[in-house]
Amino acid sequence: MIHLQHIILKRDEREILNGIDLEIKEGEHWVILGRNGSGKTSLLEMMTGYMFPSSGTIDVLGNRFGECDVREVRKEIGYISQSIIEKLTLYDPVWEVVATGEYAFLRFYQDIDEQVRLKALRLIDEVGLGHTAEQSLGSLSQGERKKVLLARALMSDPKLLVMDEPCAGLDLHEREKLLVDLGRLRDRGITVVYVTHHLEEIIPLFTHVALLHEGRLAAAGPKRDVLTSEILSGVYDWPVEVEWSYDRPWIRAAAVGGGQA
Ligand SMILES: Nc1ncnc2c1ncn2[C@@H]1O[C@H](COP(=O)(O)OP(=O)(O)OP(=O)(O)O)[C@@H](O)[C@H]1O
Repeated sequence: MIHLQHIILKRDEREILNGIDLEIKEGEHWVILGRNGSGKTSLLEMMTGYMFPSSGTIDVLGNRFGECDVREVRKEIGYISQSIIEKLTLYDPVWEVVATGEYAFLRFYQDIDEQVRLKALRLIDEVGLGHTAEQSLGSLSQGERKKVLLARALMSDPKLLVMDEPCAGLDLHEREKLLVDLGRLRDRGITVVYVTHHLEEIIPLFTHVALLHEGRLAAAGPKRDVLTSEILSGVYDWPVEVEWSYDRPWIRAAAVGGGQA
């Protein structure tokens, strides 16, 4: 599905990503973890064709970036990120925002096909927001807006769904509701790539984890091999303990420097 080989990304003489080799196969769902500035968003932007590496090759859904029409490949990729939310118009009705996902437009300037409208309404229903379809996007809570983005991303029946911190800013209830919706993606046969800072968001859906550290892959593989206390303590430069409960990892940071009660 995704194959990154020897990726180097330089900006202003600085190496943001340095020698990334990563293969994401069909049926796998990956989480990308790493400290602030480790290069997670840059990696996602390259997978979605919004950024090009200084060297290395990127193959996504059988297309090599640089040798194909990236806009065509993007039609098969759902991308959920803060930058997309910022580009959407807050006074448009929810159903219309979702419908734009069919064509990868940000807004409609023509009549919307009835079939497209009905599909948007069905997807809004599926994420539990049927009652908000006629409301403006701006009138929704942050959690509801994230669900609208999920419905919008599903409009084009993507093969790949790439998400950059979709649960950021959500309270526990809203987060868990969104994670339930994400868990259902398994039934749709969509490959998910998900960036987060929070281990507890690694729900059973996810099979693999890539751990970025200062632009390099510190570890990548099946989640239980990567998410160990030892590996995470090294990458976060802080003593932590990982425990598994409900088939999800939970992390405890040790008190350092007299912080213990
Ligand atoms: N266009 C650019 N020019 C210069 N530096 C950049 C550019 N884009 C990103 N960077 C730098 O690259 C590094 C990696 O950024 P990136 O946003 O990929 O990290 P991240 O792991 O997603 O961080 P966070 O967890 O804080 O969101 C950062 O230090 C950032 O300042």
